Amino acid sequence: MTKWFDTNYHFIVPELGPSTKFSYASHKAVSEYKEAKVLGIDTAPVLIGPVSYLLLSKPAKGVEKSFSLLSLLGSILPIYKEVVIELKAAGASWIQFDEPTLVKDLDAHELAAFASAYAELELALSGLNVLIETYFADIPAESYKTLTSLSGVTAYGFDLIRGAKTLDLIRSSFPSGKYLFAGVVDGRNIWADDLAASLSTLQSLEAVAGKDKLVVSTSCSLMHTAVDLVNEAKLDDEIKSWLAFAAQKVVEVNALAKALAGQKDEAYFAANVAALASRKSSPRVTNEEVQKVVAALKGSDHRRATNVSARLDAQQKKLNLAVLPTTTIGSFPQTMELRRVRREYKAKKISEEEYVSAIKEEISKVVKIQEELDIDVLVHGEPERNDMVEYFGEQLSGFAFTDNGWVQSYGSRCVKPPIIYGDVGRPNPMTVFWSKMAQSMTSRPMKGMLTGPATILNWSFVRNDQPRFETCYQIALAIKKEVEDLEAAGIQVIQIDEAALREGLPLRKSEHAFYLDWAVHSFRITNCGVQDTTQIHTHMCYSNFNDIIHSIIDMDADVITIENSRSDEKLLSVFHEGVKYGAGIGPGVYDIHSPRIPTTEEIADRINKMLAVLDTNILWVNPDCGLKTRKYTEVKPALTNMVSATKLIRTQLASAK
Ligand SMILES: Nc1nc2c(c(=O)[nH]1)N[C@@H](CNc1ccc(C(=O)N[C@@H](CCC(=O)N[C@@H](CCC(=O)N[C@@H](CCC(=O)O)C(=O)O)C(=O)O)C(=O)O)cc1)CN2
Ligand code: MET
Ligand SMILES: [Zn+2]
Repeated sequence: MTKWFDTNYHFIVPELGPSTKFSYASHKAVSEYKEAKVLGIDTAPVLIGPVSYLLLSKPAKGVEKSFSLLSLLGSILPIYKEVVIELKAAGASWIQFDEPTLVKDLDAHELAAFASAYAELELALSGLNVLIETYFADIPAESYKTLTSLSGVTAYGFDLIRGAKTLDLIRSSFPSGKYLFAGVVDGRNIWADDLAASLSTLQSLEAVAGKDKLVVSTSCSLMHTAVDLVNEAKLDDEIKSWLAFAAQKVVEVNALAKALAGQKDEAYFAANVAALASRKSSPRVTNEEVQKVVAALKGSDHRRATNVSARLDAQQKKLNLAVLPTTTIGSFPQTMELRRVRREYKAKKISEEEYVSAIKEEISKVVKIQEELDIDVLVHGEPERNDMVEYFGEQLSGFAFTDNGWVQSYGSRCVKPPIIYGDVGRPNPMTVFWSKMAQSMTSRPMKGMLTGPATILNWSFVRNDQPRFETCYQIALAIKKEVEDLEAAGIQVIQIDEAALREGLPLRKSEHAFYLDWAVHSFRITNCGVQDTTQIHTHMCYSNFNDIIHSIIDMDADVITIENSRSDEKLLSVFHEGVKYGAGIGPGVYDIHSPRIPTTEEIADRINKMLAVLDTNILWVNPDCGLKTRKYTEVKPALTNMVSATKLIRTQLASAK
């Protein structure tokens, strides 16, 4: 499972090899087309394009290094032909191929695959209108040239929100007689569109593509945004007037198309102008104090005064941890009972007192389990949190949150991203009460548990009226206050999760350095002020890190726990290559996304593999990620085996001395 580009949506990565045989297995695209048609709706079926499909796959385990995914093009295209022919027979007149990999940095060989793939499909596609859709970023000039010269294709779609430079490419040349799908309404966000601005963009594009060939569209699929504003009872009317969820975006698209056709709904456009003006001038958006502090950050670096190895020494004197310390990532299973308690408290069906006592009981249960398991650095289990981002959003100012703004993350797992509409402040401590309570229940170190600025940013709907880095710095300052309060409350180990740092990475390499600079800087801002003896942990999931390892080192955390077990220890290869890593590191020893319980032997084997490339004194033992989606019947035996494996290795290490 991996992230779909820079969204919070996940897909299962196909694993392919030279002997992979494709066959037409699922007729879902056709049956759904027919289902809609019976209801009187003629849809444009959407398929992932063949080249993106292959480029987003990976070579299966054990496949030779020389294997090229694109070598399978010839064997997958016949299946595409079958699907297309069946769709045509069912009555489809349009078909859409999503080829979002076209916004990445592709080489000539990859670009050539697009040309040959669509040439090969041309005959099957004849008689259909064929749209190739790209999204999420600017399309490079070379790729634009390839795309707009494809045979058999009648329409091209572009994300004009994230693709400002694409707009220039379109204006400088667009093939005549082709449709232009102009993605002017943001599909990745919840803000009402600036309709006047979009209309003027569209009018200028009419001159390029021709009046009858311009199609108004959203910038991408609407699956990454919330569904319908109508379901929001608690959001106040002022903020609501600034927003458009998927259902409202469709209305915007329609209104723009009508306006282009000379049927402008003046009242609707006027209401939009008023809403934008209210958003711009509302005092709720501005927090001058925060702006001042952020302005003062400019140009300065923020680093802890002492280097990491000296800090680790100071921390070890205080914490006195065993070699290969064991810990978990933060959350423990979110039971039905816990969800019920949170729900009833939110609905004011139970009192604050009852709520606090229920959560306290849960924390004490989690602490006891960890002590019995003999884990070294404990967590409180996060029972008070609906989600690691939403929980903080609910307590920070400048944030609004929805009742029903669910967005799919994977399978049936969903998130409700908070909405950042204004300058971010932290009016009150957010976690200190619970962390202090948890620490009071044990003599072992209890980790304070926070979500880092880049992750809060990347998993929220972010205001689009200032640069993202500005908002990130504001969040960093809020988290900094929390870190300092936790430290003052006697918490000695503080974990600041940056689960989504990697996935916020821009899709184009030329933009990586700038993003990493401000995202990593934001992280350092949160903890640069703590004492040497306070141990700062961070955690990341999805271990595609080898290319950003230097940025990870530059975060300067004392300990990082990082997903590792689902990628065949790919993470460790960077250390094989000799990257010097001096901070503590806990590459996950088992996959928490699966109900499978790892054995002691396999965990011990993993730890040994890690010891082959990492120093004994910096290695930590922990699962890949938080345990909230698992059951206690899975978590207890898995952690039992994790601790046994650690003890086994400790004995080996002691006798080897
Ligand atoms: N934001 C975010 N992104 C992330 C992750 C993450 O943890 N957070 N993890 C990675 C994997 N993605 C994940 C995304 C979601 C969940 C997850 O467990 N989501 C929960 C919902 C979380 C939540 O907000 N729960 C609330 C409220 C749930 C709710 O409203 N439930 C309804 C009905 C269902 C019920 O009763 O249980 C109700 O109460 O009326 C709570 O428990 O307090 C779920 O789908 O079940 C896990 C992993 C990557 N991206
Ligand atoms: C998606 S990263 C999760 C980190 C969080 N502390 C947890 O354990 O759930
Ligand atoms: Zn994680």
